[in-house]
Amino acid sequence: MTDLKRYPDAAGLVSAVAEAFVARLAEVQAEGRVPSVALTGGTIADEIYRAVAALDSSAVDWTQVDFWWGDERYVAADSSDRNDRGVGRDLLDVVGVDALRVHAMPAADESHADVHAAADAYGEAVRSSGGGAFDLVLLGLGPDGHVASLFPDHPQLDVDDAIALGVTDSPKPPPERITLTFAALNRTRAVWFLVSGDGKADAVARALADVGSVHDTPARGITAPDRTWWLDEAAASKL
Ligand SMILES: O=C(O)[C@H](O)[C@@H](O)[C@H](O)[C@H](O)COP(=O)(O)O
Repeated sequence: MTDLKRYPDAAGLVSAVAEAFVARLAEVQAEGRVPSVALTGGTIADEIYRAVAALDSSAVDWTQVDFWWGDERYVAADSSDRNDRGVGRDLLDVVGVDALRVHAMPAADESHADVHAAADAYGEAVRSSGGGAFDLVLLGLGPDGHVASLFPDHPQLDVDDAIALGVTDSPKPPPERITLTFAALNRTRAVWFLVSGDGKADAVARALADVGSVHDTPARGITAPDRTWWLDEAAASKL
């Protein structure tokens, strides 16, 4: 099922996603489970994290949520370039999560030999956590149609026997990244695309078209059955 939700502007999109995020976590906890979420970086995602922190989220036990990442920039742990930096500061530290449930991707100043070894270690962490099925995967979308750090015409698009992979030539800086694969991202109960602005309108239209290739528009490789596109009117303007 593909669900399209459209909002007049980015502010409307941000507050709707923030409320839905809190509701989804509370719903999974009400089923007696610990929700497992894969977070994304990106401008609109960071705004959403701040909006979640500003909400009354007392319906959620934040110590009982597992946080993973769909991708990360392979830079030093304290670099402001990291995807986990903003969400850590603006949401996780504010609501009081359990540090043992925050599964950040490795940083470049840790002990791994290189980005590929670091990606393997993260894949192993996902696997050993119980198989890596998420309740919710959040994804930004690049103007080129990338999701996570799965970029057009890159070899990672064709790998389905790994959970996480290293990227050494990302067209979006910084060049070194770790990304979950389509196989891992698609093992989720739900995926939410968070997309704002007219710079993304072409990519949204290509991702949702009846025809096209995953190599041109990697978002097409997200085939998890329950997909929601959260769009502002600018991002939806070419649909
Ligand atoms: O590491 C990253 O850069 C992100 O994880 C990337 O996949 C991002 O989500 C999109 O590029 C959208 O980013 P913006 O919302 O900032 O355009």
